[in-house]
Amino acid sequence: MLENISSTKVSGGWHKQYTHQASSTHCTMRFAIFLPPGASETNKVPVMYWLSGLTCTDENFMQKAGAFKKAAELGIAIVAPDTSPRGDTVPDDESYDFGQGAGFYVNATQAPYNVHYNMYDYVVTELPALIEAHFPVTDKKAIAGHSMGGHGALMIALKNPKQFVSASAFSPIVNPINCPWGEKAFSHYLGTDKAAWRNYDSCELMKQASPEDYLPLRIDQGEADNFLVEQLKTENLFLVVNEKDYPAEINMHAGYDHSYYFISSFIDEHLEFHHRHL
Ligand SMILES: CC(=O)Oc1ccc2c(C)cc(=O)oc2c1
Repeated sequence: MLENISSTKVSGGWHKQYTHQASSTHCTMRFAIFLPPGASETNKVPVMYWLSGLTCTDENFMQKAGAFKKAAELGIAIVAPDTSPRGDTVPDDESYDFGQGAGFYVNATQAPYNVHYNMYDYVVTELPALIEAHFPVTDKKAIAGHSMGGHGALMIALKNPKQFVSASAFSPIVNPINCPWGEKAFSHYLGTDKAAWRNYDSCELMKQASPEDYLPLRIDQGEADNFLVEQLKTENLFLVVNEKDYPAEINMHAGYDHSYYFISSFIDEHLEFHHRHL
């Protein structure tokens, strides 16, 4: 059962927030949706799913990205889920890069995380089914995200190339099995067997992709991003893209950092990229 908790008119459309009891994460989840002007049962619109990064909720992108005007113009709905299960019964951690706010979009296999931390199933299956049942949207979907959410968007698109028409990412963690954020989260959520980690790693998934499963990707990365070298490792994906001749555009930007100032500078281009495929 969906509970509407806010409705705000913006750019001629509507920004709304909802909570619902999720069966994949066994807790109350919150998401936000932007519906462009004119979206109705007789004029259904495609959806861009947005996955946010560490510490974020459904609110960061909606409040800071400045995406509504372009999404309204192009007739694209945007759905932004939370970044993890939440609540008093959900295991947490004091650090910013693990636990609540840091679900890494995987299905955890390790206790105590495996009850609630099933963000992969939530984003790939449960949320789209809910959105398509309750809102005036088509089943055409693109997926995008930032940092941990960029990892989520690329990884989910590479694993589900028929479900999404295109994927894009700002400052994504492209090779989580080889960076401190990913190693920490994956060892707790997935255990010590690194074979399980590879199933959620964009570089590894792209290496295994067949040309018939290729989908258009766009990545934007700031060169002044403090996390680029140690955590994001864009270069590792660039090597696989070239090796596989994968249709991925990787744009490096002098001077930009890891923040929403960067995202807001290029979000219109990402929406136009998805619009060409939706
Ligand atoms: C709103 C905002 O600034 O979000 C934000 C800040 C930092 C990070 C980092 C360091 C990693 C990440 O995955 O997401 C993220 C999001």
